[in-house]
Amino acid sequence: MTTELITASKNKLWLAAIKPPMYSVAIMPIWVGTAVAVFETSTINWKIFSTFMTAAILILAWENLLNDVFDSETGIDKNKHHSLVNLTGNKLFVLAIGNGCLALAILGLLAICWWQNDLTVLGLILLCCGLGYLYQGPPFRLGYQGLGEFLCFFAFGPLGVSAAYYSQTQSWSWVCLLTSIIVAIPITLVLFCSHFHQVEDDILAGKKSPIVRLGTERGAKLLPGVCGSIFVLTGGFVLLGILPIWTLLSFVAIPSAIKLCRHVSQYHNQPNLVSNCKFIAISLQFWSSLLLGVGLILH
Ligand SMILES: C/C(=C\COP(=O)(O)OP(=O)(O)O)CCC[C@H](C)CCC[C@H](C)CCCC(C)C
Ligand SMILES: O=C(O)C1=CC(=O)c2ccccc2C1=O
Repeated sequence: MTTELITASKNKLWLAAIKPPMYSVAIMPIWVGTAVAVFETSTINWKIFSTFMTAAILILAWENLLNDVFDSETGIDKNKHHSLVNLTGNKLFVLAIGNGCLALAILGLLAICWWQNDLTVLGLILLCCGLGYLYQGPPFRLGYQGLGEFLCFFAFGPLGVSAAYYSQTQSWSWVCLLTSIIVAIPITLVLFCSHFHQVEDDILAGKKSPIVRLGTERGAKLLPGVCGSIFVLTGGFVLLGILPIWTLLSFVAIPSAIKLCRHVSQYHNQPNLVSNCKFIAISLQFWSSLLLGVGLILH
């Protein structure tokens, strides 16, 4: 291999390790929670919004860096060339960067609490971080029992979205809670889809992911119902007058949902071909939540 080719493939591995598209799952709960607040109050505190957004991105970086650290301990990532621990060969360094990200995020959240004179936002997000630890950290490793999707749903949905709403309003909202379900489903779908190509490594490492438990075929059959529920709930909430009609803009994500279902249905048992389904799910998550928020603001 030429030096250029080696450098190009190294760069690709680093990009895959850092996972830039994945940060959409941290951004959207804050975006939609804030958009519900704007919908209800017609105001926004930009300082809190930008600080919260930065903290959410740092927390996702922490979660993923820790994931590589903990997965290096169970051996599940031994074939994962884009694990940051495998790339750097230095687990403690990855752990230190991860904890640095968390510390910075906590500082940002503390600033929000200081501005609000109220510790609620920090409490809610620390709870989310706790769920993130339960997912992968010893002795729990609940993701290995197939429970990751439940943790993911609550962290990125009701807890994360409500925290963003609370950071703007210092109050609670049923509309926000209901909307958080529409945010949480596609994010949980991203996690669910990330298991399809990993069945072999997961079984070897004793990880009973939902796809290991269900099998790839049954897993693929669940997707149309789950994808459909995002749009049925949005449409239902509009019909009930809970959400403004503009939130139907999120239906622009329907083609991504169809593409995801078709792709997984066709390739569910071919790891090399199904592996990119996670990115189709991210596109579905990105467009549905982005436009849900836009619709709330345009109301
Ligand atoms: C790290 C996560 C998934 C990676 O799983 P896996 O080990 O299968 O991946 P690799 O194949 O890449 O090794 C996601 C886990 C999500 C977790 C259940 C919940 C995390 C909560 C966040 C820490 C809090 C986010 C709050 C938000 C509003 C910013
Ligand atoms: O690396 C991954 O596969 C994921 C990382 C991540 O942070 C995340 C967060 C929320 C839902 C899914 C995922 C992943 O799949």
